[in-house]
Amino acid sequence: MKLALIGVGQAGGKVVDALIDYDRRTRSGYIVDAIAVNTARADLLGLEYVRKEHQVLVGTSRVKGHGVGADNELGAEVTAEDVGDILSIVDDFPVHEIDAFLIVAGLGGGTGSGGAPVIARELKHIYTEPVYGLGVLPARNEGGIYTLNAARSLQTFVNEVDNLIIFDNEAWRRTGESLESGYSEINTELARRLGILFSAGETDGSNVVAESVVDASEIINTLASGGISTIGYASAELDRPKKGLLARLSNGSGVTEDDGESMNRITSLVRRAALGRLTLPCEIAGTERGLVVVAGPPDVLSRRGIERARTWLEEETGTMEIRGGDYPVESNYVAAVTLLSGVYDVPRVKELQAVAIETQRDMLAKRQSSAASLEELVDTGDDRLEPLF
Ligand SMILES: Nc1nc2c(ncn2[C@@H]2O[C@H](COP(=O)(O)OP(=O)(O)OP(=O)(O)O)[C@@H](O)[C@H]2O)c(=O)[nH]1
Repeated sequence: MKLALIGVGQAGGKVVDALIDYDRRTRSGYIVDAIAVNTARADLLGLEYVRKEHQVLVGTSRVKGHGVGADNELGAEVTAEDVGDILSIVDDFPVHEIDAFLIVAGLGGGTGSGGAPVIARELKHIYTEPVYGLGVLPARNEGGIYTLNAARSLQTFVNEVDNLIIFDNEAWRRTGESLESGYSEINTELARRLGILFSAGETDGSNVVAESVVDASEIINTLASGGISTIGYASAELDRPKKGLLARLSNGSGVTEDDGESMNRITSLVRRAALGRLTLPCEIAGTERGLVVVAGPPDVLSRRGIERARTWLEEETGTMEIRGGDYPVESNYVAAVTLLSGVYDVPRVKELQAVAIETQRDMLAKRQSSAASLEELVDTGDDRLEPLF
């Protein structure tokens, strides 16, 4: 599936950079082109793979290239004022090659959290291709304003896009380590999951063809549930020589692996992917649609294994809408990616909302401490925070 990427804010730009890096290293070829948008000049300077001509500094007349300092209303305003600069770059993209847009942003800051929904709205207005979001949630220790921004942006962003894939920094933060030092590892993990998912079905010119192809329409149909999505991943190394004809034809002993072994490996990988660490932890029983992609050397991609894993996921999630396919690649690993779309039993989202409401209450109380009681303030206060689901 071919995507055009738009990274908004610092996290958005860095994640897009990591996605392009993965796409190039693995020659996946699912990214058609990319744009990075920011209010801070310094953040754009740090990007390696997004072309300079596709780096857009918005809001210069208001914030002079210094960022919006976690003010996401300002982030939304300045992006809306300069959105023409972004759209004119998209206008030059080969849109006939693009299956969908993916807008990437950290939802806790100001630029990405405010700007991403604005760009999504404009793209949906102009183009018929689906517009997806990839939103990064802040870790718990990032503070109240980040949580408040994320809760508000989540609600706005999810309404503007066709589906919002979520990555929760909290679930991926290593205890005792600062979040910043882990970003590169986190972004690589994200790039691997999205890379396998979106490049399945894209041919690299080799003559290896998938038995059951995961084409763009399978992914689009899965994401058509709307709402929010989460992605699981698991891999296993194969016990065989790394290169050469023998590696492709056999398990290293000169004997082709039997289907039972491949089948068991695949079912166990799909279980680990769906029940292990998801980009957004959730109860998988609350899922509307799903997709399983199994990547690896063609001789171990057991069709029966994928079918059995798909049936297992249908039982676990309680939905009959689970699609599945294989992705043949030259590798010494077999990997499973599970996309769970339209998940609705997500404790982190509920928690985020509760903390945001509390933060908002504190802010109102501080601002209007001489006014009536706190109860009255909350009753008459900001009404943008309604329950998400
Ligand atoms: N996963 C991941 N998260 C990041 C990365 N960089 C920042 N974040 C997170 O993204 C959130 C928003 O931060 P930024 O993207 O820096 O904010 P911004 O959109 O540029 O907005 P302002 O700096 O306020 O103008 C925070 O919760 C960070 O933890 C990154 O490289 N990877």
